[in-house]
Amino acid sequence: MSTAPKLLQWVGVPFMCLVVIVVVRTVTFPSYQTRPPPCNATDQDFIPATRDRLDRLAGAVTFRTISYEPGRGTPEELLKFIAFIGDSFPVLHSSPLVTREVVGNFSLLYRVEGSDSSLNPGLLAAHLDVVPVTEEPGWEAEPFSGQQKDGFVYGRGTIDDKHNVMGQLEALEFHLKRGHRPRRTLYLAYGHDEEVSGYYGAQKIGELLEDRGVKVEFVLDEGLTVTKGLVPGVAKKVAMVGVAEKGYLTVKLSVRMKGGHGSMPEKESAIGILSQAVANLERNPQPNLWGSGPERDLTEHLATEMSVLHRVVTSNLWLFTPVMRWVMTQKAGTNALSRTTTAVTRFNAGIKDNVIAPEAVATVNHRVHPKHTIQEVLDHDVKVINDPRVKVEVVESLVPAPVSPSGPESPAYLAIQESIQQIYPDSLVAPSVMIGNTDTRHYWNLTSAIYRFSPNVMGPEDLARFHGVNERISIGDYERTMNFYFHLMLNVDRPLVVRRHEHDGDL
Ligand SMILES: CCCCCCCC/C=C\CCCCCCCC(=O)NCC(=O)O
Ligand SMILES: [Zn+2]
Ligand SMILES: [Zn+2]
Repeated sequence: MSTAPKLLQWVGVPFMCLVVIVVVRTVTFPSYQTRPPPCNATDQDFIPATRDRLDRLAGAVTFRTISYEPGRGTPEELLKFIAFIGDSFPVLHSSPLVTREVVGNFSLLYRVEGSDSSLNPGLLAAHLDVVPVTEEPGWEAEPFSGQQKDGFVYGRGTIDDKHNVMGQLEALEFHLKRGHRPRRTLYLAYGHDEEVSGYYGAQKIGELLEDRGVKVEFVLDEGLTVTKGLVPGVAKKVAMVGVAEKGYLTVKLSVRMKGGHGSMPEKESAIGILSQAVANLERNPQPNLWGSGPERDLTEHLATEMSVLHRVVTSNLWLFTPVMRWVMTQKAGTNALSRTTTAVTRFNAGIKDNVIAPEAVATVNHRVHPKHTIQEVLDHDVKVINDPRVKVEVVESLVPAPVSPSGPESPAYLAIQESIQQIYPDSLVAPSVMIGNTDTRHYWNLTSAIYRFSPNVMGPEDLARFHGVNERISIGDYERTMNFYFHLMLNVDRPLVVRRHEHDGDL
């Protein structure tokens, strides 16, 4: 036999073995998707998005409860919003089962007394504040109008996070109106400065509960959403429940040079040097860590639901992790799951057209991958900036959150999953990593079961609405938000024990 066919024979055998392994693994990969549980809800168990409920959400949006910096917000607007909440839900505010405390002057902590003290309380969180509106044009309705247009309610807070505040309160009001007395005590915790780290709101609530020795069964806060068209290879809707949360690192970059007259510049300026540093950071992203952390679970939970090619890849991550790493970094949403992200959020220098700026300052906001350390992120920054004239200082940091349990061993996760399936029977549910940050950082000591999920739908074109232009929620999504919380309140209102032992695999 000549050398060429022999070589082919030797290469061919291992290759064929590889193909067989890949095929076998693809067809035998376990399904993590479970059939939605039967829902016995009747017409009376449904909260319709009536005019008054929509007007209450729209009303909530009209309060300009903006957080600018830690300790610098909009106290008068917060007080008006709090009064509006009091007036909007008369049944819950007069119920003997409900107590309300104002914490840190503007945050709200409700306690709904359950009848069975053997059940640990649950905690639903959301926040009262919003981010400011930038100069960016393109709003189709005034950002604080709450205008209802073409089946949507527009405005700041409609998806971050007043829909969750109002949706939870509507659900509780509905329950209490029907004379429902919960068995499990429920806390509702609404911080007033989540958008600037929650130091004066949720942190104070967390400390207060800890001082009282409160331990909760679970925390559910805002988070990832039901997504459509965001997971490569999956046609169905995917509800992502954040079982982990990225860390946070804000870095200040500054350069000081000689200032002077605009007519006699030196070869380099503070602005030029800082621009180069920022460009280096953007050109050299932090390492791609996809697959090394809890984000891997999302893909594995969805593998059996993917189109053939994607299914082959995701069922064989032992071989195709490099392929996945490439795929995941092609879009901003999936890239955020794959690495520590780098966003240059501020850039300031100069005071006048003909004066050379002696100082240039930039802010870089990182969201830290669960398998990355703050120090590693900083080291990478310094290495790629590669210029000792650029001073690098840490402004604020938070390590990635501990990973909460998901799946059959976690009854609270299952109750959330079940509630999602009751509202979105056609959607898949999977654990994932929250790519933004939430008030849950202040509740780490209350429980190890912390989840981040918002029950509205996001498509690729919607992601830019978070903190961006044309923030809005569809009326259908707001209705589903209220009903998700209504079902969740029922689903957690019983002992939370492990109810399923294996994946059904038969969706
Ligand atoms: C495999 C597909 C991955 C796509 C991932 C995108 C999922 C999109 C769903 C929700 C995104 C939520 C991010 C918004 C964070 C909101 C919370 C917030 O603003 N906190 C303050 C902060 O982070 O600064
Ligand atoms: Zn938020
Ligand atoms: Zn936000």
